[in-house]
Amino acid sequence: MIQKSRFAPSPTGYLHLGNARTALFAWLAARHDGGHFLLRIEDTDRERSPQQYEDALLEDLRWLGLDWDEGPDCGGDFGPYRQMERLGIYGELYQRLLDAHLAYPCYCTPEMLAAEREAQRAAGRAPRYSGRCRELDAAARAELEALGRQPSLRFRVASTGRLRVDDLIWGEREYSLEDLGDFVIRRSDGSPAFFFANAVDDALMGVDLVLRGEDHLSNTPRQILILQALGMKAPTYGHLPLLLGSDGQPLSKRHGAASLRDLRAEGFLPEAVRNYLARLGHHYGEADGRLLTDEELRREFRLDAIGRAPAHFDLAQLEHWQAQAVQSSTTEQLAQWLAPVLDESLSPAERLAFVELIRPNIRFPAQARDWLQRFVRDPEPDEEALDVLRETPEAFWMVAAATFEAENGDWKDWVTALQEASGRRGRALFQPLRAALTGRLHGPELAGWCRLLGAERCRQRLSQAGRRARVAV
Ligand SMILES: Nc1ncnc2c1ncn2[C@@H]1O[C@H](COP(=O)(O)OP(=O)(O)OP(=O)(O)O)[C@@H](O)[C@H]1O
Repeated sequence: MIQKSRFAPSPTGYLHLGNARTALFAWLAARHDGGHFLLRIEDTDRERSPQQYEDALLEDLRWLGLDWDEGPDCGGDFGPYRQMERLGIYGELYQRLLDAHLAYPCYCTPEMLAAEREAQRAAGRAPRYSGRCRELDAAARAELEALGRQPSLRFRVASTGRLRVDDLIWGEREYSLEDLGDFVIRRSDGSPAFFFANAVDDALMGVDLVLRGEDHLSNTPRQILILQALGMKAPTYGHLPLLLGSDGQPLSKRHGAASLRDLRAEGFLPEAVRNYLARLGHHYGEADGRLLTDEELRREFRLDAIGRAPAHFDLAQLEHWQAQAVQSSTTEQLAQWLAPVLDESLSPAERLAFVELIRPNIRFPAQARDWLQRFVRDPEPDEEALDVLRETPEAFWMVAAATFEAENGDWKDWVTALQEASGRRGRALFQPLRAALTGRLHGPELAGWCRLLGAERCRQRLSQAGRRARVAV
């Protein structure tokens, strides 16, 4: 049973689908078991963490349908939930490690470290910290500080031994401690390093499941060593395969991956995005083929159904779920989603009827806008429709107008009468009508379109088609 899982993003850009998938899985895992979900902001990269990104992050997660029991906006028993507000907590822990000789100040400059790594690489060895500052005595430290060197703090890793790490997705892995080398837990500017703040915060906040991207897999042994040194309980870790873009590279904020808010601006529905993401590397078994409700996504989510293969972003799949989401929305939900593009000229009742009418023909608001324009104004026929209109003789339009009047614009009666009078049926009958009434050859159901359009506008469009035929002759 999962008690608490979390999402811990850095507010360094807008959330992309990779981040969102990781957040969603962590949320589904918690909610599947009725557990808590927390949101922690890892803002230790001060220069890249303006407030605007934190605000956007919360808004985007909410839009996706996630909620949290603890977080920077709602507080909680284990706060604060922004890491830069937790420096006092980290300070005490650093001191404990220093007192226990499990950490030491390191005065090496970035240039010295780079040269060290280069030499190791040239000698065919894996780069790791040489341990130069490991055994400095007080006098040596004072000398370096007198030179103005600001030390970082390094965690002391035993030079022999092995560490076994169990991962929910990757199984058990073993690491040689010697290969890890001593690593930085506080940067020379005083800010906490990711390894440290991330690990201790999970433990202090009572997180028992950490689901995160595979990019953090190699961080886990270091984080477990820190927790062991502090006598803290390590959570269960699971590293999700990364979501890759069309270039085969992992989506990343730094590389400007399409953001959740871009998709939202295009009109993607959160249900569609949720259904798409929830299936990236996770199987829902028999229910895989249909759009699942929020409740079903949670109920059917299984940690052991997460695969190891990297997932590739596939727009066609996302659009497939979008179409499904549009089909299963209620009329009111659709009307609300389309509100920004629906014209003021439609009454509230017409709006509902109109969205129902165009539902099978739209996946995005831009398509609804196009149908609305074809509805409220005389539609400009597209190429295909124009061809059909050019090929249809004026006589047909005269009969169409006459039968329309005779049958009082009643769709069924009109079509029957027109069939008889013109000798046309099927496509030969409906294509010109569709072209005249909508300006396209494919689209919403014509009977409903005509009913909503009203007799007067139908009449105008038929006579406009007749005029066009006359000019074409
Ligand atoms: N392409 C991806 N696919 C799946 N998960 C990802 C991907 N990129 C990042 N994540 C995960 O999203 C979570 C939040 O990560 P973070 O905020 O550091 O984002 P990021 O995209 O890696 O940002 P940056 O580009 O600034 O490093 C982490 O668990 C991380 O592993």
